[in-house]
Amino acid sequence: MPFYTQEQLGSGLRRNTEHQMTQPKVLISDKMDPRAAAIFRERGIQVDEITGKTPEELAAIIGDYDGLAIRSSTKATAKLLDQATNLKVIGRAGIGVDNVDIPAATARGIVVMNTPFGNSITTAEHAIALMFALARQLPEADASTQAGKWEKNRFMGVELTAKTLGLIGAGNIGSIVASRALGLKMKVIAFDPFLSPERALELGIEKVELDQLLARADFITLHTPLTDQTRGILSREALAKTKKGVRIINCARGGLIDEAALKDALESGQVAGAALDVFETEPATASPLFGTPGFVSTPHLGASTTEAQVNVAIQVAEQMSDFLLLGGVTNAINMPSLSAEEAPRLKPYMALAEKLGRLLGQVLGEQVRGVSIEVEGAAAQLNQKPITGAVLAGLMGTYSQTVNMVNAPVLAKERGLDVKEIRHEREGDYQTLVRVTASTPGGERCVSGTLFGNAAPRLVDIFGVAVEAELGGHMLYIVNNDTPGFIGKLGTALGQAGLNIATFNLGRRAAGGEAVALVAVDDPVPAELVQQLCALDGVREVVPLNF
Ligand SMILES: NC(=O)c1ccc[n+]([C@@H]2O[C@H](COP(=O)([O-])OP(=O)(O)OC[C@H]3O[C@@H](n4cnc5c(N)ncnc54)[C@H](O)[C@@H]3O)[C@@H](O)[C@H]2O)c1
Ligand SMILES: O=C(O)[C@H](O)COP(=O)(O)O
Repeated sequence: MPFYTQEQLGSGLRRNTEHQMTQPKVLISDKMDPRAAAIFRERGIQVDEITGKTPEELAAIIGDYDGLAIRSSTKATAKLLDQATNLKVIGRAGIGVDNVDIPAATARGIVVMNTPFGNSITTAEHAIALMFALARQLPEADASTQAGKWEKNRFMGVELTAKTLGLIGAGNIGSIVASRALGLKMKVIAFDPFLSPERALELGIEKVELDQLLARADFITLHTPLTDQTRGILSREALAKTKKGVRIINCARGGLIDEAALKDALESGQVAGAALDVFETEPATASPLFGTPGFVSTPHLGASTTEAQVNVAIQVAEQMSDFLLLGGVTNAINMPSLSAEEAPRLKPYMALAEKLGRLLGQVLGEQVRGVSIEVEGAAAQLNQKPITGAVLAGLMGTYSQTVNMVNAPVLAKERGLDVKEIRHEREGDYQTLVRVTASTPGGERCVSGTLFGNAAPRLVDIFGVAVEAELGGHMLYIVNNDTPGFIGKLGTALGQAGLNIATFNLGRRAAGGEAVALVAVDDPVPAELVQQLCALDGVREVVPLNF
């Protein structure tokens, strides 16, 4: 059974639960090593490989699939995702996810995962290869020689040894480039606001500001994602600040360099050479840079080695299968990780958490301004994020059809819901407990639940009244004065309405005080019956519940 059932998620990843239970279906829409499809099949997932489709053609078929495996060609836009009514996961066999509209995917409850390390060595090697290509004008020399020109005096190169390499971005790929460059006896400086001095020391590189890097580097190589902060980081102004005769390599993302300004800088000699693997518009079939002296290009080949493609294909297929079959979440961009080993242990907790959230949502409705989620005892040994996600999905699932574990934290933030997570390592009255406290204008209201036999969720406290109830199906939450004969009257009213009682759980604050009944019934409770029950003597509150 899949981990993210409708019941657990409150309605988000729900749309074709029937179908998912039988055999999930994945579409591979970009060229990928055949091992990806083989893994999906081995794991019992139906897979179609349909590449080279237009956005319209893709939109026409995407509704059939639970998973979409892509590289950088497929554009997972909001428009495409609107048609992806069954989609639960997008797997990027590679690093960059700028071809996926992450907020749109998150809003639709779709997990987006990538494979952050599978192609980093390969891409770093490509950057080094392009650095050599620029230093020795290899592409031009090759073309000239093969044209029979033998222009030995035309191609004077430069050595890399002792030159300064400026890294813009020193994450996974940048650090690998640094280690290779240090091996070539270059001096490596890096601009990366998130690089700690300790990490810089460990890498053997010098952390500098961007202007220092521009002024000092003989070679500049870019290794950042494309973000609002990095877009145009090598702008016309930045290029003007570079050391004259600098050589620039971009194996990261198009858009980091102002391409028109780069062409001018190449022509003026400010930049002696530039090698781009990535372009602002791809496929780049007609760049103004083409033909500019000192310009070298490759068609987004950074990750294109056999080794890297095998790595990312295997990894993405395993990750997506783990998610679709077991609920394991690895390398997700829009959701906390949850290993396939952890997933089964968390499953009953998430069911409990979702039900506690749903209970609060149904009883308190729009009064809830914030929630505090506490885990105690055995529950505190687990990854709390999925438990929090499940509470929020349950809570907001009472008024939203589209909320699920993936988008619940974002939706909660958008709605200004204050969410707190608290962990108590020590056991209290129960060996394991999840307590959810809602803050409302009228004060704090708290419900708690535990697991019987480590698997069966049970409510053990509702608003300070001890009960022991299984939450599920159709139920009634009734608050009444604790008076003799009330239960008989309640049973009679339900019986007269033709509603069969499945379970009956009682609790009270004090003898003769406020009493609580949680009654599970076999069918939905009609609104008229709720009115009728409200009119019974001593009744303070009646809320029909659905789980
Ligand atoms: N050409 C290709 O085929 C190819 C292959 C793989 C990856 N990539 C691209 O390479 C890039 C780097 O990948 P990675 O795996 O090293 O990513 P990463 O997340 O490990 O590293 C990115 C680094 O950029 C830094 N950074 C973020 N904002 C910055 C800013 N404003 N200024 C300077 N540094 C900043 C981060 O701190 C981080 O250290 C990504 O854009 C990825 O998509 C391209
Ligand atoms: O971000 C990446 O992993 C690279 O840009 C590789 O893209 P590709 O899978 O389309 O070659």
